Amino acid sequence: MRKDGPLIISLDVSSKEELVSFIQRFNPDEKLTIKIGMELFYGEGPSIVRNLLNLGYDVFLDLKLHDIPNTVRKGMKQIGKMGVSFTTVHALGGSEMIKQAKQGLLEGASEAGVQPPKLLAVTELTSITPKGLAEEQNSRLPMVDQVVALAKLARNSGADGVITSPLELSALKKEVGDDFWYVTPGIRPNDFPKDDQSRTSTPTEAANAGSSALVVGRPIINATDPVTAYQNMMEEWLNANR
Ligand SMILES: O=C(O)c1cc(=O)[nH]c(=O)n1[C@@H]1O[C@H](COP(=O)(O)O)[C@@H](O)[C@H]1O
Repeated sequence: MRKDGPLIISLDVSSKEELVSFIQRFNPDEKLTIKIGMELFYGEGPSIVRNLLNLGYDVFLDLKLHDIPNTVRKGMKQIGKMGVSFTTVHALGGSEMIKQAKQGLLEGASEAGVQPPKLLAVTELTSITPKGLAEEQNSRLPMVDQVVALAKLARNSGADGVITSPLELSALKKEVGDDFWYVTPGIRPNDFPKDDQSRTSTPTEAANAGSSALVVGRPIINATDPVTAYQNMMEEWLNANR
């Protein structure tokens, strides 16, 4: 079963004011899924997440935990209480860390009486090049095999899905299975610069390759008209031949 998820807006801005001025551009009936990352969370604290949830937005809280299992479990317990839809760890933290992350989310959600977020494990960041993987991480594996190995580890440890570039999706689907979330950042329309991303795809390519959900930041938030940029990408995402 494929997962048909949202086009997630990565709202990588530094203040509540910027966030408010961004979301006010959209029709309030538009059901946006918003990713809050380190910049906004460290700057504004958990109230930014609570405010968005109270306004009816779906929230993806992306803090990419990577620590010893006990520390991650306790951090995830707090995140599990919040009522967000997705959250992240680094798969490189290992199987026990991922298991404890999931456990913490379930405990927190049950204590607060909310749905637990889906736990997504970041495989290899989309900014990492094959050369960087070999030379800086000393991996003997080609990128695609490394991503597949980390995704298998994540799946066997209880994660609900992975974050990966769309370029590895066909191998992942074959080797890790279809009933798993494949959430893909590194999305770039043809006319948009890659910035610090390395393994990129257009929304159509990502949809055709079998992404479950797209994560898009700068191509929307830095656009002259973010609403049109979002709508154009949504159209590509929904109309792709998948
Ligand atoms: O976990 C993520 O969301 C993530 C993983 C990854 O491998 N690559 C990646 O770009 N991201 C996030 O996805 C967003 C991409 O932003 P843009 O490059 O501006 O579209 C950023 O918020 C990143 O933190």
